[in-house]
Amino acid sequence: MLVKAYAKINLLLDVLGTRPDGYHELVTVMQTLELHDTVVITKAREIELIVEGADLPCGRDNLAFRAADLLRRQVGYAGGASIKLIKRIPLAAGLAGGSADAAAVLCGLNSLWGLGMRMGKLLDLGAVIGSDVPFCLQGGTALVRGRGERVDPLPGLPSLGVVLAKPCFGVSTAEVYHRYDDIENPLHPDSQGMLQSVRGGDVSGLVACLGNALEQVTSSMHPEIEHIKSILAATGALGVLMSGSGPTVFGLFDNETAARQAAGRLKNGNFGVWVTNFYDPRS
Ligand SMILES: C[C@@](CO)(OP(=O)(O)O)[C@H](O)COP(=O)(O)OP(=O)(O)OC[C@H]1O[C@@H](n2ccc(N)nc2=O)[C@H](O)[C@@H]1O
Ligand SMILES: Nc1ncnc2c1ncn2[C@@H]1O[C@H](COP(=O)(O)OP(=O)(O)O)[C@@H](O)[C@H]1O
Repeated sequence: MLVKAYAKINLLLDVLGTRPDGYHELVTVMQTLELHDTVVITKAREIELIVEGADLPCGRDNLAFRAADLLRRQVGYAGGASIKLIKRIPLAAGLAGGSADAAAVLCGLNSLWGLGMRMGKLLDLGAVIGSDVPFCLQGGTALVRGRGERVDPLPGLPSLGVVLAKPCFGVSTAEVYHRYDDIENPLHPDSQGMLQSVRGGDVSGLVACLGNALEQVTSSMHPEIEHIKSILAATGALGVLMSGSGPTVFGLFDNETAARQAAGRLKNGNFGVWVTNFYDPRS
C-alpha cells in the first residue's frame, strides 16, 4: 500500500496565549501542499521502519514509527507492518513533514489492518503524536485551533503556485514557542480578515492578510529569513511569509508555472528551493 504524506504551510498563525498544559493556544489557517513524502506499507510480524532520502532515526524517535506503535497498542493488533518512508519534505522546516508521515501511517494502517477506526478516533490518536497531526489527517484548507487538535475544514482555494525557500539550518519548534513568551508586544495577524477571504475565495484578500506571529521570533534568531523574504518578493510573488515555526519562507503565485519561472530566477541563493502548489486531497 502506498500513501502520500503531504506538506503544509500556515497562511496565518496567531498565538492567543499559553495553556495550562504548557502548549500555546493557536488560531491558524493551514493549507496542504502537493509536495509529499511517500509511505509504502506492507504487513509484517513486527513494526519495522526504513527511511530513504534523509538521515532520520528508524525507531521510536521517528514520528512514523511512533504512530504505528501507538495504533497497534491502542487496538491490540497482534501483527505488525513494514514501513518504507521516502522523504522529500525538508526536515525541521515548518512544513510538518514528520506529522504528515505520522498521519499517513495512521490512515494506511487503519486500512491495511482492517481496523475501521473512525476519523474522530484517528484525530484523537494523532493529537497524542503531535500538534500538527490532526490537520495532516484531514488536509486541504482548514481553520485549526487549540494546540492544533481542533480542525474545522474551510472551502478549497484555487491551486496557487508556491515557491518554498529553506535556509540550510532547521529550527526547534519548542524553542520558538518558548522565545515567543518573552516578546513584550507580540504582533497579532488579522485572522478574521483571513477567514473572510478564504471563505469568499478572495485571493488578494488572503494575500493581504498573510501573517505569522512566530515569524518575529525566528527572524530575530535568523536574520536570513527577512533577507529571503525580500528576495522572494522581488521575483513577483503575490505575497511572502514564513511557515509555522520556520525557517521555510513561502511565496505565493497565480499558478505553478509562474512559481516555476520565479524559482528559476532564484539560483545560487544560500537556501534550498522547491516549487509546488496548493493541493486539496478532499477533492
Ligand atoms: C508551529 C506549528 C504550526 O503549525 O508547526 P511547525 O512549525 O512545527 O511545522 C505547530 O504549532 C507545531 O506543531 P508540532 O511540530 O506538531 O508540535 P509538537 O510536536 O506537538 O510540539 C513541539 C513543541 O512545540 C510547542 N508547542 C506546540 C504546539 C502548540 N500549540 N504550542 C506549543 O507550545 C511545545 O513546546 C511542544 O513541546
Ligand atoms: N518522519 C519524520 N520526518 C521528519 N522529521 C521527523 C520524523 N520523525 C521525527 N522527526 C523529527 O521531528 C523534527 C521536526 O521535523 P518536521 O516534522 O520535519 O518539522 P516541523 O515540525 O518544523 O514541521 C525533526 O528535527 C526530526 O528530528
